[in-house]
Amino acid sequence: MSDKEKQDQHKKLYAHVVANNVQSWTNNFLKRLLTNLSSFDQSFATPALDKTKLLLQYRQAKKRLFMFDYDGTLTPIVKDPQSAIPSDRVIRTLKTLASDPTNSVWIISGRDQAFLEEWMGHISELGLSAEHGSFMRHPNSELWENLTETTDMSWQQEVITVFQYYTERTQGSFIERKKIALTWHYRRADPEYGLYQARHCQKHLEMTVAKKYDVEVMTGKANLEVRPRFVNKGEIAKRLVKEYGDGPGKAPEFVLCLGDDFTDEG
Ligand SMILES: O=P(O)(O)OC[C@H]1O[C@H](O[C@H]2O[C@H](CO)[C@@H](O)[C@H](O)[C@H]2O)[C@H](O)[C@@H](O)[C@@H]1O
Repeated sequence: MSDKEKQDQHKKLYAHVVANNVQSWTNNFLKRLLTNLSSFDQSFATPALDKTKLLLQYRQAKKRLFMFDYDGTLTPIVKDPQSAIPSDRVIRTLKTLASDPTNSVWIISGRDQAFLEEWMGHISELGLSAEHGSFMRHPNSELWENLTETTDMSWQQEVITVFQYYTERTQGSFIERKKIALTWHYRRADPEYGLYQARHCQKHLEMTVAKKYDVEVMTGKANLEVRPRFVNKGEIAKRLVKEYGDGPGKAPEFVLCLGDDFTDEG
């Protein structure tokens, strides 16, 4: 970084520090502390999966549907999104699972088509859904269905402008442009300042772009993502349950969904 860039960054950070007095910094700190403490309440924690029961039900079922999230579920969370690649063990397990004709295995991810194709595309029996439900590729097919084909995308430029504003003011943050969904990452920024900026950015988007267009601003793992509201992982899950079900209103005998994020709750 050049001296000029260092000076500019320092100016911005200094302006942020002096923008509040001691009382307001203390209040913010206490508020965050109390929020964190209350989030340790385990009363809503997801119960551990009963593996024996799972195996029994798996063996008894004649038709099974699996829906897996990618980041944080099939790969651990890492600093650089491009480095989140599946291990050999994960690939082997997915291959084995998907090669059983009684199983339908889908990866439903926020990732774009190119990334999913690169790391999962060679397992032809897998179904893929990219960009939070914007695209679908069925097992044994190379064709992607675009579920947003007729949607107005003018919101994207407005989101990019807002994301750029925060990127310039948040050292280490960057924008990931996908075909439909847009993501602002702050994992490489100072954690507290990144979160602080993300909250402001989210409010900014909700007060502007999200009022004008039917889009949703989602908070992910050290990121903010924007996509059309009508495409989401839940809608894909509903479609698949219907598609692989045993007739009208009847889900497959065995359905297993695995995810690690709010966006996976659909
Ligand atoms: O729906 P997912 O498959 O879970 O994808 C959600 C987003 O994941 C990626 O970002 C997250 O993972 C990165 C790699 O571990 C991490 O660096 C980043 O902080 C996380 O937010 C991905 O880059 C996004 O496009 C996905 O939407």
